[in-house]
Amino acid sequence: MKKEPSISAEPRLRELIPLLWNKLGSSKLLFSLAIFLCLCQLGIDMIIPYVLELYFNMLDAGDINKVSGVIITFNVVFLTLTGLGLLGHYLRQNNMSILHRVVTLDLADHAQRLPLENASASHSADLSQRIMWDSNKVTQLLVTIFNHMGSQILLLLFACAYMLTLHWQVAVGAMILMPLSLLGSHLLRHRLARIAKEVADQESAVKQSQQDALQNMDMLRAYNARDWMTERFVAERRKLNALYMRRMWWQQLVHTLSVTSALLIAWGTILFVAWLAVQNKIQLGALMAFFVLVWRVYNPLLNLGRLWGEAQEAKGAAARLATLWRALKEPSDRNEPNGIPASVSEELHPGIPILSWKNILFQYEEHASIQLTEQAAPVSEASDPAAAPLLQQFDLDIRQASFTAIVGPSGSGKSTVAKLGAGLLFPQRGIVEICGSSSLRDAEQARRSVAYVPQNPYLFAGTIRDNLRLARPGASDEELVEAARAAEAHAFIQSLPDGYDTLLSEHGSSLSGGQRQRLAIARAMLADRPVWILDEATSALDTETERRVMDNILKRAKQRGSALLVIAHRLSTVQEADTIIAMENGEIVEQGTHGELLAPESGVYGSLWRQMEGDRPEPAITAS
Ligand SMILES: Nc1ncnc2c1ncn2[C@@H]1O[C@H](COP(=O)(O)OP(=O)(O)OP(=O)(O)O)[C@@H](O)[C@H]1O
Repeated sequence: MKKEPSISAEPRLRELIPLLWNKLGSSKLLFSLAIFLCLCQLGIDMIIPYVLELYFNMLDAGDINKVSGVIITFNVVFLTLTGLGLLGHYLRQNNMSILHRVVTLDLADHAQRLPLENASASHSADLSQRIMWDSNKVTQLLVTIFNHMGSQILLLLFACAYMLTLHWQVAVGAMILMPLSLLGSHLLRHRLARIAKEVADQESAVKQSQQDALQNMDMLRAYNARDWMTERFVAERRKLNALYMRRMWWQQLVHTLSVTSALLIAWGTILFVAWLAVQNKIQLGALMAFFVLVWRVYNPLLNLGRLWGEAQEAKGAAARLATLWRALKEPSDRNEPNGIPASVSEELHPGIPILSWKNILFQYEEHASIQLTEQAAPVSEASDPAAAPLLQQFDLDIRQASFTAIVGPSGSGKSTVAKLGAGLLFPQRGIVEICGSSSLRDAEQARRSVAYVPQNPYLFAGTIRDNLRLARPGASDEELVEAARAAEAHAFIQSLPDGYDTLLSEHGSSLSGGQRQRLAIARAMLADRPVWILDEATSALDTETERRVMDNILKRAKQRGSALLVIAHRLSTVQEADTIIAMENGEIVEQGTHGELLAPESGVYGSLWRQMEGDRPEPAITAS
């Protein structure tokens, strides 16, 4: 699996700024123009002391006639700059929205391409916090640096230059002392970034517990566990409040340091300039200009300290984004710059298996998550039996137009084999070939040949029609109905008030488990792919409906020459399979037809069958 581009785990500003700048794409020019126009406010701030100096010097010299001209010119310039500034703010905000959208889509796409094992080990609320909120904080960094800090630095420079023209000794003295006001935020920058990350992590933990409570209301009520959930939530929330307080104290410390040093510089300058005026060493106009300019120096110094602190805090959110950006993606040719897309062999040689697991070694990562993906150690054939991989040297071939079933006790690895075959999990060693295409080469490409139906299929909030079309957006209404009929779903869909346009709630919770499963099967029918993998896909159906659905699936698979792999709880469902595979502890222990496997007295399949039939109960072995 390929690693994403170079961004360090704790990104620095000099890394983040070019990264965000590049993501602006063709909007770079417009963003630069926006920042330039936002500087109009700076023009207004600088014109005021100049006009004051001019005005007072004219009054001092008794030049009353020229005063009205100066005032009119000032008003025209003021209004023009204000208008241009407004336009700049609009453009800047617009570009920031575009940048945020680009970054959000990029992160969402990355999250979609995470290996399933890692993605499902991370809480969805945490991923969504990174994608939506942390990205917002990070994209605002461009505005903080270029616009806010940029304008404050320019204001400071102009004010200093102006002061130099008025009295260079005073200006130089003030400039020497200025860095003092940034000292606090600079010295505390690492702590600010660390606290910001802790706050974002904890905000995510609070959201996770909130989401768990909202998504599992039935369980919480059924077990009167609302207090248990509330306690968990309150504990997380307390931690967050404590962090907010800690952040506030550090921010306050930075602010106090900036304010004190900036005030000392400002008042020191005022007092010194007043003394110069009393000594008649500067003119009245220069004195007035100085009084205004001192605040043009004070405010930027104060703001720069605060903004520098904010930029450090954005680094905390950036560290969380970097974790996602750096996480390994599923194998894909598109991840390789010069990758040649792996093609699905449309005309597979009849002798070649359509789906094969070759010498597979597979183990679930112990602490799979996006954080740990990079450090994950490769699985070895460990000598410690407790750490032994789930699948070792697993081999299986499935031929075109065949019906294969996998049975075995719970936890024997059936679903893992199915997910490997569907290109959803990836072996640490060996190859899974789907229609001649390796899932390790390009998972998405390999998956195009598989229609996979899990036991608990997900239905999206939306209409039934949309949920079915997800498998084939271009399918006609007739094809939709045909697939629904084959999945025994048409009748119940029609009985709903809006038929195929009925709106489903989140997770499809307004339907029964069996109805959800039939919609998932209809979806797979519509996808109509060369390989079908059904992982206990009919477990919630009554025996009669299950029989009819399986008959329809078999008929369709035969017509199209598709291979069918079925994992079933009820062995009667797979009785007619060409090959039945019995698994135990990640190994194939038996393989044959129903008749062949039933014969041995002590066989796994025979035991399961007899247990199901009620001939000879064997509590030691339970069918999944
Ligand atoms: N996402 C996962 N992370 C870690 N371990 C897992 C994960 N999924 C499954 N396992 C473990 O892998 C082993 C095999 O699980 P698998 O779901 O493949 O078994 P199964 O035969 O399909 O079981 P069942 O019939 O109960 O569905 C089990 O010990 C299970 O705990």
